[in-house]
Amino acid sequence: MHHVVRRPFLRQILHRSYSMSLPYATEKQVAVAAVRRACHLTSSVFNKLVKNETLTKGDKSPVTVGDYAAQAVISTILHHAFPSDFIVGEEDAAELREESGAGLRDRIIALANEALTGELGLGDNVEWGIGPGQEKTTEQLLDAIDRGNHPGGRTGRMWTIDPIDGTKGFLRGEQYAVCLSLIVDAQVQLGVIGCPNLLVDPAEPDLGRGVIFVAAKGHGAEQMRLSGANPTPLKIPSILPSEFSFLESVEAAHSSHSFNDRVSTLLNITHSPVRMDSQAKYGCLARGQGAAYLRMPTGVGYREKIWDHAPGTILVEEAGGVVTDSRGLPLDFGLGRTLGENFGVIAGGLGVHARVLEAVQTAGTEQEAKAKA
Ligand SMILES: Nc1ncnc2c1ncn2[C@@H]1O[C@H](COP(=O)(O)OS(=O)(=O)O)[C@@H](OP(=O)(O)O)[C@H]1O
Ligand SMILES: [Mg+2]
Ligand SMILES: [Mg+2]
Ligand SMILES: [Mg+2]
Repeated sequence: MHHVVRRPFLRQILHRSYSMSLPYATEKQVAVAAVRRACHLTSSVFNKLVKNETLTKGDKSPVTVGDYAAQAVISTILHHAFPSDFIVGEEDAAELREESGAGLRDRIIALANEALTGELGLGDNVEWGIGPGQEKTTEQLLDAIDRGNHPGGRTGRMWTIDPIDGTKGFLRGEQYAVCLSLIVDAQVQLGVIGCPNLLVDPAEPDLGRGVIFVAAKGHGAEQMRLSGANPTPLKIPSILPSEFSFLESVEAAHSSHSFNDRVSTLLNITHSPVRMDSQAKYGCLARGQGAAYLRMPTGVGYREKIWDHAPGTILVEEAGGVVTDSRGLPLDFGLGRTLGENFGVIAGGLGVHARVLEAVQTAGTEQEAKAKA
């Protein structure tokens, strides 16, 4: 079940030159280059990962050297290319600046510099602070991580960075994503999601793993290989797939599995949900795998972070789908670092989304009635 449209070679070239006229053409090239380098970094960290090198953060999620180093790399590249842009990044370097963080810090600096100084690839430009000889100092890289401290808000240009989304999936060797978006005046203009462990085409496993999803406002969604090769446009089929299954979080603490069960029953869905970590879910949805992504709050008062949804939202919308909360309202990326009060997330193709939203509201009303009884 795949819906990746194949383009003949000539149209691939036309497509590429057409994309140069995008309003954010340079931003797109820089973002793809940054995500690609971060993906190589995280893959190599996983391959060398020694379990006792992981820290535990206040929110109990494991933070690895990969998170810090990948944010340092992406932030450094963005700062070179767009020095006045703000960054809303998940990580900060406070722990690394402490005496006890020295061992971890050295490892992170080495990894970040290795990623920054790698040979130039397709579309790369030395002016973005990358390529041989472009080492940074420890201070520069810690500052790069800390530049992700912007509070977000309604106006201005800001990037969101989630250096490793789906940290738990990453540690399990399953799905995770390197996620970057550009938000201008609270509207997502660009989204890039790198998925090093995702099959290029689920129907052709021999093609291997490693995909970058890219979407630009008004210019569609595409997937390409990690190298940047084979850009292929994505479109969510408008008809309901015969095998309707939900995409949902692996971690039951992140979204309510039981609520999704109830919604499935209301919609007569018989297939079990596909559980997958990270914004790879949005990517899969955009290429026609799975019918809808449903993420309802677990009732603990958690606020969703903008870096966990901005790239995925534009990807699904540009592939022809719809993303709203359970009230049917668009996600608001202008409220700060979070999406504000948690009304969940529903993403799906045009017709599917409306049906899921209706069932979600029915299940929500039932839940409230039960709570009152
Ligand atoms: N309580 C709660 N509720 C909702 N969401 C939460 C919660 N706690 C964490 N997070 C965020 O979930 C991000 C992981 O994405 P997923 O939930 O899609 O992946 S997973 O399947 O659960 O691993 C994860 O992103 P990363 O920290 O980048 O991995 C978190 O930002
Ligand atoms: Mg996290
Ligand atoms: Mg995340
Ligand atoms: Mg993360």
